[in-house]
Amino acid sequence: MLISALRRERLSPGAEVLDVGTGTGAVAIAAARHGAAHVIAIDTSAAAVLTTRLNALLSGYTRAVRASRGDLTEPVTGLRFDLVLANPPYVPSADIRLPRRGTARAWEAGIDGRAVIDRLCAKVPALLRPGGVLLAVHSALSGPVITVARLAEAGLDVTVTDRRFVPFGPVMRERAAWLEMRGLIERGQEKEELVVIRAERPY
Ligand SMILES: C[S@@+](CC[C@H](N)C(=O)[O-])C[C@H]1O[C@@H](n2cnc3c(N)ncnc32)[C@H](O)[C@@H]1O
Repeated sequence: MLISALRRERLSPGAEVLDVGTGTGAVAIAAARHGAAHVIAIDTSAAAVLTTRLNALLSGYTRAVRASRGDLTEPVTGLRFDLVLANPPYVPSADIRLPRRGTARAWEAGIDGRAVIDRLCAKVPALLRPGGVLLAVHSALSGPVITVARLAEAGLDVTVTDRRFVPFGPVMRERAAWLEMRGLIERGQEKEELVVIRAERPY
């Protein structure tokens, strides 16, 4: 979904792209294929950084894609980008603390599923050049309305560009039931939907 949204963006020659929470590097490599001059791919997991480097090598994009280990946008403080891509962890957790290691870092996102998304909303606006765009994907269960409001408050022009029905897997189904039991969401609000949010810094 994020890759389809990325392909709709017109990248100028020399475009600088950031992929936050790169995982396997698939989105970062797609950005390089789409014409980005440079893509910085960040992940908190050392295994993800190594995987991204390997995948960039196998795809022939070692020059364009640079993978770094770090917390969100911390390795690129002070830089500016034409496009920032993010598919952050967004699964509501039973535990307020985020896992510090292991694969669960890819999905666990605090009680309301917003622990990582909220930090991204606070950091990303300052990284966008005028005309620069953030494309972020997350579950409808994790408050896309709040994401839209936070990014708009930061002065960005925000739209929801895509909504797609994506059936819950076992973890998401269990967490939606947990939220409903505690009255944190209404019955029927547990939409099995992913949304893509596009936020542009005006010139
Ligand atoms: C849902 S996965 C997305 C992977 C990939 N971008 C994709 O779309 O397939 C989220 C990724 O964010 C990473 N991550 C989680 N917390 C992070 C943080 N604080 N800083 C950087 N990366 C983080 C995880 O290690 C994981 O690789």
